[in-house]
Amino acid sequence: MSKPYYMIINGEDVGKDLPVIEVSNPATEEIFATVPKGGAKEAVEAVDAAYEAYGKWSALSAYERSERIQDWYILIKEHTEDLAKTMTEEQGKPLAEARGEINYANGFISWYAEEGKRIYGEIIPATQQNKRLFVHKQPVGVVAVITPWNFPAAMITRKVGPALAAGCTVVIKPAGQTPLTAIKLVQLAKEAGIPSGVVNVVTGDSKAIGNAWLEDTRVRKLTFTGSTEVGKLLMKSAADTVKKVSLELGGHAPSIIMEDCNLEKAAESVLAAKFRNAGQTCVCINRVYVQESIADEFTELLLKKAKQLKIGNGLEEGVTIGPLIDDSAVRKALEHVEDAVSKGAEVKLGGKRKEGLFFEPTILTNVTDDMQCMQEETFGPVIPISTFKDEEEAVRRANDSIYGLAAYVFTENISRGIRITEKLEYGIIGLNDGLPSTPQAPFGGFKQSGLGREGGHHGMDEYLEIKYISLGL
Ligand SMILES: NC(=O)C1=CN([C@@H]2O[C@H](COP(=O)(O)OP(=O)(O)OC[C@H]3O[C@@H](n4cnc5c(N)ncnc54)[C@H](O)[C@@H]3O)[C@@H](O)[C@H]2O)C=CC1
Ligand SMILES: O=C(O)[C@H](O)CS(=O)(=O)O
Repeated sequence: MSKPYYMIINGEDVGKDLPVIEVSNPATEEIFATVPKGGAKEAVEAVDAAYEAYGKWSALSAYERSERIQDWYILIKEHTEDLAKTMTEEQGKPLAEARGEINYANGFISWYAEEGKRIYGEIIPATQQNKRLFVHKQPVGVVAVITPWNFPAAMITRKVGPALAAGCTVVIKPAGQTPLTAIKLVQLAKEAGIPSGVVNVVTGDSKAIGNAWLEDTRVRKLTFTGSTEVGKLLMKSAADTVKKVSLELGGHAPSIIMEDCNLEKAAESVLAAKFRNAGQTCVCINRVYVQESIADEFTELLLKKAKQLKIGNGLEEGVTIGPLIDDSAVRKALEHVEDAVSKGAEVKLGGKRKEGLFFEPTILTNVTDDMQCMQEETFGPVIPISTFKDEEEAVRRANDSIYGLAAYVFTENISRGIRITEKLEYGIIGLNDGLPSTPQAPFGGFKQSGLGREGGHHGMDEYLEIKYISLGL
């Protein structure tokens, strides 16, 4: 029996009379919930609500907004178990990872509840004695939020946290595969006393909803996380009304393993960075470059650790690798493995589709740069390992990508580590660290991995306009 969920617009459950979209559990492929198939009409109603709520919400002091946002933080914390279970059911990640994501997501809420109090202006010395020059930062207005399925909570709070703290109001369109976590988060915002219309969530036809928001001049900002392909489409549409945009797009992270690394730490970090969310993260390692002299030793150590991974339904205790999100994701991972093998790669572990949407944790060696997995984002549990001679070759090959989101370097020589990180064309770098993402630091990419930053004080600027006031005395 599928449980019905509804959109939340202006504090009300909306969509009971609409056709539904089914939500399935990727571990069992069973349909367990439905959401309304909303479209342009509901998208505009959400903007109506957000636009109407903007005046009062932006007029509150940062301290008054912070109290409401902190109440939201407390409710999310209290509901961690329910939110995590829902996330595992709709997205597939193991329960322990889902709990971790809820805590990570809530970290943006608490961090920005405080950061809103530090939106400082400036007084600039004037050239004339009879003038005073002021710089004032104000909220950008109504923000459209469009998010992917791989982090159903964090990708929302990483945007909505700073937006609300700045005084903006939001309309959210979560991914069709994972709408329930978003609906539950917005329900908790309502229970936290965040006024009706400040946070709205619409489910349904992505294109119709996105187009309605992009055409609406009342929407002053689009923040999007997802594929580079869709990001480019939305960026082009946003140009028609000159909306501010923040884009967190695809990645293709290289990892450089130098011979002077701490081998145990490097192998453990590569494993964590690759197999988190079954490799379905934009910052996961997509290419491993290991120095020739330690390649065999590193590969053996990685194999030993990877064999400990337990694949299964994320609700089961001890499972560390859940299913992929859908059949096309499994087919893409298989295609990358088959292409690599056809070009000379060796399968040291896994390499095959299991029942349903499960794919074996896979390690490939003897990999060359002409293979698909070394060019395209796999977005699955596949580690291709290629060897290099020296630092210059490793950096050159690591930078040879249209993407520039995350990169990883492992060396115990700090001068070498700093030298390499400064040459890498990536927005996020883990130096002896496989899990750099955190609410207090700026997250974002170079090149076709996106525009803007999320997290840290940089993430607040994305939701502010700068106003210059010249006062004649
Ligand atoms: N840089 C980053 O932080 C992240 C990047 N990604 C990238 O996103 C991809 C996986 O996530 P997906 O959800 O499959 O990406 P996607 O780009 O297909 O969808 C992302 C969101 O955009 C919506 N959407 C799709 N087409 C649209 C349109 N024409 N108009 C309006 N909305 C539209 C979807 O419904 C979903 O809510 C991978 O390429 C991954 O690398 C995913 C998460 C984080
Ligand atoms: O969508 C993603 O892949 C996330 O941005 C990765 S992280 O922020 O959880 O590291």
